[in-house]
Amino acid sequence: MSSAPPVFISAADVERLLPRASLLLPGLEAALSNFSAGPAGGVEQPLRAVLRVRPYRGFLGVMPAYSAADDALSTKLVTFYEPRGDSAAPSHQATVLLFDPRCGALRAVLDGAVITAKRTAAVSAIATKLLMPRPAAVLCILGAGVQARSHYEAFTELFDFTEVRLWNRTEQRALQLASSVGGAVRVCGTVRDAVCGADVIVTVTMATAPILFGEWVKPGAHINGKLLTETAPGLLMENMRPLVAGDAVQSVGASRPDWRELDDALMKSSVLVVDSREAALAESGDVILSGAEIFAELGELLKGTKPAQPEKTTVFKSLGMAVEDTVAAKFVYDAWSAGN
Ligand SMILES: NC(=O)C1=CN([C@@H]2O[C@H](COP(=O)(O)OP(=O)(O)OC[C@H]3O[C@@H](n4cnc5c(N)ncnc54)[C@H](OP(=O)(O)O)[C@@H]3O)[C@@H](O)[C@H]2O)C=CC1
Ligand SMILES: O=C([O-])C1=[NH+]CCC1
Repeated sequence: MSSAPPVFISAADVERLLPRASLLLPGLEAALSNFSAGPAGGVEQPLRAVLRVRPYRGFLGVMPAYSAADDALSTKLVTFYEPRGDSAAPSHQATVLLFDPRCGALRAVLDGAVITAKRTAAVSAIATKLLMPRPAAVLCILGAGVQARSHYEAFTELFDFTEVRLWNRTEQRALQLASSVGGAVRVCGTVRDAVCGADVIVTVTMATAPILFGEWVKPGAHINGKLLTETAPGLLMENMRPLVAGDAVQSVGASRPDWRELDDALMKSSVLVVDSREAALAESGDVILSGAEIFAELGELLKGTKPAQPEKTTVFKSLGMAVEDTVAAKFVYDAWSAGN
């Protein structure tokens, strides 16, 4: 085994070697399944350590994982800071260290920002594929930052939505994102307008209190596009509040135990799928504070040990898993090695 020094793979090179999130789908689907298979799946991934940088309202996450199926060992270091008007730095910054699992030697240091953006969108797409209603016409994205862009790119590549809506706290940023993506996007002035009748809703904000409310869904009902078109308009107006939330909600933000994106009503009335039960019960304010029952891990749906139930209103609560970074870093490193 050589003791060659580690290579550095910059953000630009990661972008070049991993141009589309969809390239990660096979590797991520396998890793999610293996993770949810327990020890037999060969994924070693402790709950991430999150260190608080209290004076600056920031956090440092340490995310190690080993995947036997990929024979890949990595750790990501990710900082995420609550928005502050006086800082031009990105809210999330990350580096992935990739090791040779056979001897522990450091092989590569990779910029982690692009990896984080793309692997997160790819995992949301995997969940959406399983959980969205059929047909699904309207995609709604709440947020206009890095993850909003990567989710827009992945979802419009992978699905056939006829309409994309975007809402952001600062409307100007939503307009900027909409005008830069090259496809038709309708910027909405309120969350209510944006989610009304949407089939898939992606929440990608740094909100710490709920922005999406279950009161916008007919109480006790599983409402989806199919039901809407099959229901007489009069009945619809009579029986439900005027708004219909999407059937498949991808909640990507709110990764602290006291942060929220979704309210209790939505959490409790939906079929709740998470990436990791252990992480959701330790880190997700939406899960912990609502007391909502977790139905399944995404890996269990992929393995078929739990049914996906796309006919119901579903929430996929994504917190981000280290093994996703392992898969993505290995993909990028292998592509780099093949070309160098
Ligand atoms: N599950 C996972 O695997 C991962 C999850 N994440 C999470 O995804 C979320 C988005 O990350 P990213 O796109 O990188 O962040 P950005 O900083 O790029 O974007 C943040 C977005 O959140 C909005 N926002 C900030 N505060 C609030 C608030 N109080 N209410 C409503 N909207 C708000 C911002 O709006 P404005 O323009 O008005 O400031 C902006 O649209 C974060 O919560 C992050 O932690 C990130 C990586 C991985
Ligand atoms: O998985 C990840 O990288 C993160 N999840 C929340 C903040 C960063």
